[in-house]
Amino acid sequence: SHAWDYGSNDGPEKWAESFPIANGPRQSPIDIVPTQAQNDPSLKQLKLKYDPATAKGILNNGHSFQVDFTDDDNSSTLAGGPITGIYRLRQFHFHWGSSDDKGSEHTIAGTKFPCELHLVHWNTKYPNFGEAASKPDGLAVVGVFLKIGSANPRLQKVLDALDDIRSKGRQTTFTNFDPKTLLPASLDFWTYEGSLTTPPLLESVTWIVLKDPISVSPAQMAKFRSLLFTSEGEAPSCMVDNFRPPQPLKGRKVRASFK
Ligand SMILES: CN[C@@H]1CN(c2cccc(OC)c2)S(=O)(=O)c2sc(S(N)(=O)=O)cc21
Ligand SMILES: [Zn+2]
Repeated sequence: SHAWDYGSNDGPEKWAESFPIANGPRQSPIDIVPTQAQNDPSLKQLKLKYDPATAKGILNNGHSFQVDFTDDDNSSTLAGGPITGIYRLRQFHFHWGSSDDKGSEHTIAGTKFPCELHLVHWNTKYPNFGEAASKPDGLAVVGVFLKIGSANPRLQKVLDALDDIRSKGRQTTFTNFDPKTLLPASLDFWTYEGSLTTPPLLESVTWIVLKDPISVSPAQMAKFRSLLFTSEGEAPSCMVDNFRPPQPLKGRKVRASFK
């Protein structure tokens, strides 16, 4: 099977062996260079409508942890911004480092953040997530940087659930949570056409990366790093550095929603 990880043997430098699209024309993440982004006044405002009741569970999938949402109706959706139509929220997850000087997938003019949040949405013009994930306009992921500062109370409910999903395959119920509370005050964003940042690396993602970060404290970062890549009974391996490095732009334009 296509086992992959972030280690030295099956890590990002090796993914192309099982997933040749790793060297494709629209891979993610990328380094965003603000001075080279083009302001596009035609970009609409982002419209995020999330119903806390759609939060379902929280799972350690062995690469990150994700909070899953019921996506059988349009209760939690994304519209506007660079996308046309309505995309449904499927899950959110994070990428982080072993220390505060790295961890994000996107970088801003080479600057790495300690953590990055991804909210994954799929285009309702397709019948389901799996179908959408293979289409060039199938997915839209909102990326939010986390910056070291004061403790972020909005993160606490998620972090408190991590004790129950320490090892790979563990999951627990996670309800009544509004992911909108994890967003910064400003919804200014950069956008470009890219891919999943993990295998299968499908080139189906419209990326919407928010300019402003939210805060996270060092103690809260330690909670992320308390998770394990490994299942119970295996030699424990700390879940850290689960980020793919920036990929070649290959002529793509990054647009900005702001001046
Ligand atoms: C492990 N990969 C994550 C889970 N997913 C997944 C699982 C199975 C199949 C599949 O493609 C058909 C995708 S996902 O689509 O929810 C995403 S999006 C994403 S990121 N970092 O680009 O935002 C990582 C993952
Ligand atoms: Zn991600």
